[in-house]
Amino acid sequence: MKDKNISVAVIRRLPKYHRYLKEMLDNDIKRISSKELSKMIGFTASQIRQDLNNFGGFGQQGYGYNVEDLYNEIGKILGLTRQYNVVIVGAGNLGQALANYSSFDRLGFKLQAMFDVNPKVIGLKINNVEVMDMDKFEQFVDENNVEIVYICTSRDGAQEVADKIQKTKVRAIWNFAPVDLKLKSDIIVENIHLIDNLLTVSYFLKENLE
Ligand SMILES: NC(=O)c1ccc[n+]([C@@H]2O[C@H](COP(=O)([O-])OP(=O)(O)OC[C@H]3O[C@@H](n4cnc5c(N)ncnc54)[C@H](O)[C@@H]3O)[C@@H](O)[C@H]2O)c1
Repeated sequence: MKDKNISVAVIRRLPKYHRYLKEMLDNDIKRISSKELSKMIGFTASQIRQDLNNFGGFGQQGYGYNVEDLYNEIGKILGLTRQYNVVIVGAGNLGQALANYSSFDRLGFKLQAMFDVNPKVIGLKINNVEVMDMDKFEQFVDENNVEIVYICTSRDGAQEVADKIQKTKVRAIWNFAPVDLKLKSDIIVENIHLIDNLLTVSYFLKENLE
C-alpha cells in the first residue's frame, strides 16, 4: 500500500470516512457513488476521489464504491487490523469516563489498566479495569506491551507522566491535559484540548450574536 507520503490533512479526513462507512454498513448500504458520499460527508466529490486515489482508488467507473471494501481498506490504512494495548493515567472524572466508553474497545483499543497517585482511587475497578498505583506504571506497561497511554491527569501531573512514559517502550500518547508535553521526537502525541475547541465555538457564536 502506498500510504507513505500522504498528507496529514488527508489522514485527518479518513476517520470521518470510516465513521460514515460504518453507518452505511449498519444500514445495509452496499455501494455508494462519490457524489452520494459527498452529500453525506460534506466533502466535494472531487475531494473524495482525490483522497481515495492516494491509496489506490477503490472505486470503479459507473459503479462507485463497494462500502464494505472501502470500510475495510480505510480501516487497514488507519491501522485498525490489529489490537492496541492501552492504559489510562489519571483515574478521575475524565479517565473514568473514557474507561467506561465502549467504542474504543470495539475498535481494538484494549484497556489493560488505569493508574493514579491518589490512594482514594487506587484499587477501584472501573468497567472491570483496576486502578493501580503509579509506582507500578513502568514495569506494567513494558511487561504488558502497552503501546498507547491516555493522559487524563491534572495539568500539573501530565509532564511527570510523560517523563515516565519516555523511560518505557510506549509508542504513543493521547493527551487530554491542557499542556504541551515536552517529548522525544519518536513518541507520537495527539492532544485533545477541549477548551481550545470550546473557545472556537465561542468565537463563532460571538460573531453570530454581534
Ligand atoms: N473532565 C472533563 O470534562 C475535562 C474536560 C476537558 C479537559 N479535561 C482535562 O483532563 C484532565 C483530567 O480532568 P478530570 O476532570 O478527570 O480531573 P480529576 O481531578 O477528576 O482527575 C485527575 C486525576 O489525575 C490524578 N493524577 C494527578 N497527577 C498524577 C500523576 N502525576 N500521576 C498519576 N495520576 C495523577 C489525580 O489523582 C486524579 O485522580 C485535566 O487535565 C483536565 O484539564 C477534563
